Amino acid sequence: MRSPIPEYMLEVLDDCRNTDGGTVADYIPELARANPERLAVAIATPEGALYSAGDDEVEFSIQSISKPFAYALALHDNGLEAVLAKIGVEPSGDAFNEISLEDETGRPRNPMINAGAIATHSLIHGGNWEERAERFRRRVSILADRELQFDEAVFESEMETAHRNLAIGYMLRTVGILENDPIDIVRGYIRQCSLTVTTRDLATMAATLANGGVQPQTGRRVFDDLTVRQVLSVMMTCGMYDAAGDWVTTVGIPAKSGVAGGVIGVLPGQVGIAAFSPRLDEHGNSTRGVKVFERLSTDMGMHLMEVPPVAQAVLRGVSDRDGVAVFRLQGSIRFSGAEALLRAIVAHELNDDGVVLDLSRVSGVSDVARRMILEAVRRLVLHDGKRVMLVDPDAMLSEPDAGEGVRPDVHPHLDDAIAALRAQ
Ligand SMILES: NC(=O)CC[C@H](N)C(=O)O
Repeated sequence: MRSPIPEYMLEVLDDCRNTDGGTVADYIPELARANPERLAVAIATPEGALYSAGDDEVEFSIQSISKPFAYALALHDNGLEAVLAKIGVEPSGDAFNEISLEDETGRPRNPMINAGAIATHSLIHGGNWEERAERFRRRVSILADRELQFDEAVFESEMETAHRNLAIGYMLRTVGILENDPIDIVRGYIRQCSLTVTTRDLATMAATLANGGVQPQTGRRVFDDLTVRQVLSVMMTCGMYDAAGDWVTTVGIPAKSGVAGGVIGVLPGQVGIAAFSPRLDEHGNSTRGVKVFERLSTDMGMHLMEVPPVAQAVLRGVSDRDGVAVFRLQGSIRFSGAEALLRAIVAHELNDDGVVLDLSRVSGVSDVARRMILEAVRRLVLHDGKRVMLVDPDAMLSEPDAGEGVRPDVHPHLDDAIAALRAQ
């Protein structure tokens, strides 16, 4: 069978090609030369699959899409507290190149606007602009699983017209957010923005964020969970600048755009998506890129605020097997799933003195769910005098210790657990 996904993606591109409006960025002379008709989309999964269509191998500069990755690297290099001391996390509602700082703290409002991104760049470890940019290039190349290069022409070109970013740099130096030469830091930031990527690279990088910081194809951990959570949070609230509210309501996933026409989106746990089309709207976001995302979000039900009820799906069934109450669970158990289990146990007439919790179809148990399940075991044993066994072939509740000496036996199969209970 041929996968229908590539055809679907071509269809999405064809639909979005008619969206007119917008112009290529021209404040960086080299970007003004881009072909405005280029259009591409790519989708990458945490399992390592990658689908793409259109001009998916055309290279362009990453521009502001570098910001979330530079922020991740700054967090990695300095820790959250040190980064928060210099850069806020409040959406500004301002344009990306606004010359502004928070009133009370004097920090740039967030790492997605230029002021915050220039401060972020200064926090990447390295002795000068070249070393910081190189450290960034190497790290992002691991995410893309390919050696990425800087576009020298784009870099030189932006440096020639960098007056506004230099103004931002000097402002940050005046208030002490930058501690070193602002020209050196702005130069490094602009070099970071000139890194060359394809739409496929961007989807792969986005998939690493969707996968909690582990590169899907190589299995290599690049950023830790909390770093990724922080990055995705600021992408969600600030990634699309002054269009952030519009984006969150219509598309509903963390995203970041760049003035060369790229856009990435991350649906945590599910996919990384990238689109590319150089024409920009008044916010500096790709006009057709935004359309592609709107279409994908609707078709694929990607909006993060649209989540199917998870609790019912976790409890597969409750039954009585020859005097043993069996609670069968499945899927990924988090708070609501564990709560559904507790409620089922409470409601069940536990006449039998044997209870089995069957986790053989469970794929994951969050911390809070683990604590809730073990507390149920403890109460069943100590308060209600029941004998409890677990069926947990994949050790989802590895080394279950319910406290006060209660350690339920674990069996690989339901039949074994029932037989063991009856033998007692
Ligand atoms: N929105 C963007 O992509 C802006 C990046 C660009 N290098 C700038 O600083 O102006």
